[in-house]
Amino acid sequence: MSELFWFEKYRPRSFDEVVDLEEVKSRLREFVKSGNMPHLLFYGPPGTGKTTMALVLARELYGEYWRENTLELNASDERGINVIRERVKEFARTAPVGKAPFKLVILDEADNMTSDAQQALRRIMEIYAQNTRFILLANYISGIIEPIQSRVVMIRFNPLPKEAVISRLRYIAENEGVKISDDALETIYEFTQGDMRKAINALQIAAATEKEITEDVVARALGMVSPRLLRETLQEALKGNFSKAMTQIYGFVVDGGVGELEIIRQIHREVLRLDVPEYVKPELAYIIAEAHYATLRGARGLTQIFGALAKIRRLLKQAV
Ligand SMILES: Nc1ncnc2c1ncn2[C@@H]1O[C@H](COP(=O)(O)OP(=O)(O)OP(=O)(O)O)[C@@H](O)[C@H]1O
Repeated sequence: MSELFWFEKYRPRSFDEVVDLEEVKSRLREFVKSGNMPHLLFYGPPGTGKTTMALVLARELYGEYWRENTLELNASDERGINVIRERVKEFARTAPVGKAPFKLVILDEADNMTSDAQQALRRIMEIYAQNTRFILLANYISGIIEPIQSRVVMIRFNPLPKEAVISRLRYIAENEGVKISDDALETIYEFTQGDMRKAINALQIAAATEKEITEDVVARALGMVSPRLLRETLQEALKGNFSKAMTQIYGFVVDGGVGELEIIRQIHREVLRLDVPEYVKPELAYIIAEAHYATLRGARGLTQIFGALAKIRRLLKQAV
């Protein structure tokens, strides 16, 4: 069932399959080599390889017995810390199978636990430290209480770099018999910003509509304007061809079904890439932030976009 989703089908099963994360890999390889490790905390934004690395570590530690030796729990399970305690107790009762001297508990969303639950978790970690090691997964380190932070080795995960995401997407596309252009790959990266789960999902969604994926196919599948078209429109507006730019933007929203907030987000990205003096960039960002905020608060998005473009043009004319 889970294989329906490409991000599951292509979840790496060994260190070699994991792209980027060289430093993390080498630290974890050391643990495997020495046959021992501390409790770990993997933290960072979604889709950056935390769960994947925990599962790869389990496979590398235990080989074919990794399932028997690994307990996966979700901390946001509403049944709470008592269920976690019971399940860890039951799991830790039996000796590990295979060569590693401990079993592995992977606890997802640890930062969603209350402080009291985390205090209890800390005690559970201590009680069973003899034959278990915990890997806690979290998005925000600030959500983890200090007494836990000081008892684990913390490993930070960052949004994955463009080359890494694109090379993985290329590999998956090739395997699935899908043709994808370089522009389309760039667009997926722009849209997903280093979240590999989102990127693979975007590829799968685009591939469901066409077997040859271009930038336009991706943009349509993701509910965004093709970055190329948006750049052209922006240039028209900056040249003063306002009615043309407005008609195009109107078309993106009304015919293309792209949300106004998404268009503002894209304009933001493009505007900051313009070849303009550095000192005007904060002002540009401010103009767009205002339009974004007003739209969020219920003002008409199109009006906000047109107004922002007019202000940007005026500002740039003064600056040059
Ligand atoms: N470094 C990587 N190399 C190859 N694939 C990766 C990598 N990181 C993530 N992926 C892919 O992205 C998917 C999501 O990654 P993963 O589940 O590890 O994210 P996560 O950091 O645990 O996210 P969350 O915080 O949402 O739980 C994986 O199934 C895998 O296909």
